Order: sequence, then C-alpha cells, then structure tokens
Amino acid sequence: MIPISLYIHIPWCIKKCPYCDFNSYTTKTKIDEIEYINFLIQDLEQDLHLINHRKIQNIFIGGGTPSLFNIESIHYLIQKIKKKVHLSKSTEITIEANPTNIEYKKIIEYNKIGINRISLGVQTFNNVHLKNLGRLYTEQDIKNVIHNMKSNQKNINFNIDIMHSLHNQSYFEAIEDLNKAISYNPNHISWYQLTIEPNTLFFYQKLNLTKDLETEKIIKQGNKILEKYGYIQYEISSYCKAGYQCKHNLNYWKFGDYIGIGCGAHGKITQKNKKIIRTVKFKNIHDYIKYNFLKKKYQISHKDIALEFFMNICRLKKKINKKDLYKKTGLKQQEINNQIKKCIQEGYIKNDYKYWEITKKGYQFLNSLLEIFVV
Ligand SMILES: C[S@@+](CC[C@H](N)C(=O)[O-])C[C@H]1O[C@@H](n2cnc3c(N)ncnc32)[C@H](O)[C@@H]1O
Ligand SMILES: C[S@@+](CC[C@H](N)C(=O)[O-])C[C@H]1O[C@@H](n2cnc3c(N)ncnc32)[C@H](O)[C@@H]1O
Ligand code: SF4
Repeated sequence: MIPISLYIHIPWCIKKCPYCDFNSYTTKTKIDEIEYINFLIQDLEQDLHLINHRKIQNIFIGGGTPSLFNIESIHYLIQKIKKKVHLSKSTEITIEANPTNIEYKKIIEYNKIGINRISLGVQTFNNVHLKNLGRLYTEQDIKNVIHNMKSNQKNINFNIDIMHSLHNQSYFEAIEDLNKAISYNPNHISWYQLTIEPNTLFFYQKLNLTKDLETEKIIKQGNKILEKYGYIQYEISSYCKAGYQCKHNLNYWKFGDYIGIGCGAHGKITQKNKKIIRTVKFKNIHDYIKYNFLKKKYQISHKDIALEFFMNICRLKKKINKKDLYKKTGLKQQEINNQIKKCIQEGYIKNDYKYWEITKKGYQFLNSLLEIFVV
C-alpha cells in the first residue's frame, strides 16, 4: 500500500507575519487547548474509515505556531493519537517551533513526550531583517534556544527554516544567514526564496526585493556552500544530511497519502480501488467546530491525476520510477504517452527503460513542463 502520514494543524500565532499566507490567526479568545485537541481527535476519527487500518508512518504538527501550546497539551495530543492509530518506534514526529523566549524551556521537553524532530522557523539571523519580517525575537534569542536544545540532547534531529531574497537584503546578508544556519549543524535546512503572496501585508507594500539575477547568484552560491558542508538537495528548497529528509514532506512530494486534521488542513487518501480522495477542513475555528470539521471531500478527476502527480514528483531531485505512476495514481503509462513524448521533444524529460529523468531545462521551465499535462 502507499505510505500514509498524518498532518495536524494548530492555527494560532502571537502576531501575523506580513509575508505569511498559511492558515494562521491571532484571535484573542483562543479556545482551550485541550478542547481543540479533543476536536482534532474527533476529526481524526471521522477520517479513519478512509485509511482502512493502514499504519501511520510519520506525523507533522504544523501551523500556525504549535509551539505556543503547553507541553502537557502536546503530550495529551500524542497520547490520544496513539490510542487511535498504530505508530512504530521509528515514526518521525515533527513539531514546528519559533525560536523565542516562550520556546526556550519547552524545546528541551519535546523528546520526552515522543517528538523526535524539531523544525525551527528562524527565517533570518539578521536583527534588522527579523524586524522587517515582523518576527518577535532577536539573533540572541535564536542562539539561546538552539544552544539550550543542543546542550540537552546531543543528537537532536532538527531543521532550520531560512528565507532569502528579502526586502533590502544584500547578496552578502543572504549568504551570511545560510552560513549561520550551517554553523549550528542542523540535519536539515529549508532554504526558501521569499514569495509575495496575495492576501498578505507585503503584497500591498512597496518592497525593495532582490532582482532575479541577484537571486540566481544567491542560490548558485548557496547550493555550493550547502554541498560543501554535506547537505544534499533533495527538493527545490530542502537540503539535508544523508538520511535526514523530512519524512512528511518527502511523502507528500512522492505523491504519498496523508490525513490532514485541524483548521484548514487538507488530506489525500488513495482507496483500494485506486480512487484518490482529497479532504479539506474548515479554516476558521468557529466553522470547523460548528460544521463538523470537513468542508469538502472530493475525488481527483481522472483528467487531473497526471498533472497532480508530476506537480509533486517534479519537485524532487530524483529520477522518477515509471512503476510509481501506476502505483500512486492507477494510470497506465500508455495513458500519458502523448504528454511524455512532448516533454521529450521539448527536452524537459529524458527517457530510459525504467525511469523518467527531468533535465536541467525541465527544472528551469517547470511550469511549461507541467502545462503539457493540463487537459
Ligand atoms: C507556515 S510556516 C510555520 C512555521 C512557524 N510558524 C514560523 O513562523 O516559523 C512554515 C515555513 O514556511 C516558510 N514561509 C512562510 N511564508 C513564506 C513566504 N511567503 N515565502 C517563502 N517562505 C515562506 C517559512 O520559512 C516558515 O518557516
Ligand atoms: C512549509 S512546510 C515547512 C516544513 C519545514 N521546512 C520542515 O522541514 O519541517 C510546513 C507547513 O506547511 C503547511 N502544511 C503542510 N501540510 C499541510 C496540510 N496537509 N494541510 C495544511 N497545511 C499543511 C503548514 O502550514 C506547515 O506549517
Ligand atoms: S510565518 Fe509562522 S508565525 Fe508568522 S504568521 Fe505564519 S505561521 Fe504564524
């Protein structure tokens, strides 16, 4: 069967960052943590019939800022989940945490309650840029949190999220951020180019963003540095030491299955007959509770499946095993023969007996490649 993971969304933040379009909000009347977790469990129970007793391979607790919740609450959440689904000792359980004073003490408690991967949302180490991004901590706070975390657990498995090409950020500042992240020796670094999303404050502001050519230079140099320090790029923005890919994200890009619970979470679950079901939960907490969590459930239509498969799998820096097409989508190779031929003609894909390989040109013109699969 296709591997399945569990995504849990905790939507609250102290303050909305001006670049963020994830489902997060700062309502003053936050509902009781335990009450929300009990809803999460009911939400999970409602989805369980879709997975038909399959084992959950990994869990990702994301947000929002899940690290705002008390340790006791997160412990309660994990205990409750363990009663509902089967987890093994090797199940990767990630939590997203911000590096502030609030997390300073909590960060050393996570491994005691079964969390074995921490994803720290650093964004930048530069105090001026932290301020511009609306972040509520300084470089010193980041240092304190990471030192505390590392001195309490030697082999802690953690990720650092960094963004580059920020407003008024120079080439040197972008590279300095990356070098600082590397100096803490995390197993994983997510290095994102800042994107300006509609519906965010940044979208309406006049920003001095990095020019495309400069961004290209930053990425080229950054890739060299990351490689030098043993980080393998396995996805457009994801780099890790050997064996430390984020299992949840990797599963997602391999077009694996996942249950999504919590406000605004989405899920994808393949049924025995190869039909692929998508679920979407209500974003707003009041609707989520009032209307029984689930906003929409629909089957991916036959004509969209190839596009969705390639949209995900093409993010990975890896050859595509042709057998995965049928395994993950139920599509036979002949059904996409014409599109593959076109991709080969355009020089986007190289074809060999067992694999399809995205070429340099294919990665460079990914949108054009994907358009070929739009029907
Ligand atoms: C949904 S956020 C949650 C993590 C946590 N609340 C935080 O702020 O660190 C996950 C990651 O997405 C990245 N991200 C969010 N908005 C982005 C944007 N507009 N452009 C690029 N990356 C973004 C950030 O690096 C962030 O750490
Ligand atoms: C952008 S990724 C960052 C991962 C991080 N770089 C790492 O390596 O652990 C995580 C974010 O994606 C979003 N996300 C992931 N899976 C989701 C799902 N099934 N439903 C809704 N949001 C999801 C959440 O906002 C979450 O904070
Ligand atoms: S970036 Fe993180 S802290 Fe900022 S609003 Fe988005 S989820 Fe919340």
